[in-house]
Amino acid sequence: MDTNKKLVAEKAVEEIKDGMTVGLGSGSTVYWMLQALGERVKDGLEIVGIPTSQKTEKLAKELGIPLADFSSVDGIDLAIDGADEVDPHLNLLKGGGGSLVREKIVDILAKRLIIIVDETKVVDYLGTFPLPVEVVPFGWETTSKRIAEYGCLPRRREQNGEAFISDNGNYILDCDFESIEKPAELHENLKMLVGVVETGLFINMADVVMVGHAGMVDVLTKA
Ligand SMILES: O=C[C@H](O)[C@H](O)[C@H](O)COP(=O)(O)O
Repeated sequence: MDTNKKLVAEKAVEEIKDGMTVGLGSGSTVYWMLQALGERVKDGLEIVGIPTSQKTEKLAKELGIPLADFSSVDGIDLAIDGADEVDPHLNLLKGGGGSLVREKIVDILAKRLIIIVDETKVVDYLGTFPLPVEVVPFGWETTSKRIAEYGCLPRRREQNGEAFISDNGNYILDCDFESIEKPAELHENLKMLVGVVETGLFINMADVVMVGHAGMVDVLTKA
């Protein structure tokens, strides 16, 4: 399975050119993207990266990928990120690793967003993968009940028997909807709830989705 992740990651890195400011996504597919980008940087490619998580920041530094101070960049030329699910309209469900807020802040600024996935992530409807929603810890039980009114079963994410804490110091609620028929509407409704920081629904953001399968890469673009 990692063969397809590596393949698609390497294909996406071909899109990075000298002088670019590049949004660096998060996750196990992005891990391979960083490895390939690290090699190109060693060979002389001149770029700066904006990481979307502490994990990505750490790995990028280890690989010698120069990072920019986010507050000092004018814009992002290209972002490359993973996803947990992709629908036929290229809407995304993200946040399986808990990095959805920083990812959305960086990805939305990018002039071009390329998503890299293997074929297991391509679905007809989002929602089989529980939707991650980042919430403020204060009053999270109340926020969770209000989210549940939209037809899901939210569970607070745990790690090693404790609440998982995002890079922003918040909780993640994994919300089991089974199938999300109107992702844009659901995202807007959830965002209206006080206590909700962000949802893992990335609507109309991806320009290109590269899908690795059976040793090949399919390139899906917005219709
Ligand atoms: O929070 C994590 C991110 O949204 C990841 O990009 C997403 O979970 C996909 O990760 P992976 O490539 O490991 O499946």
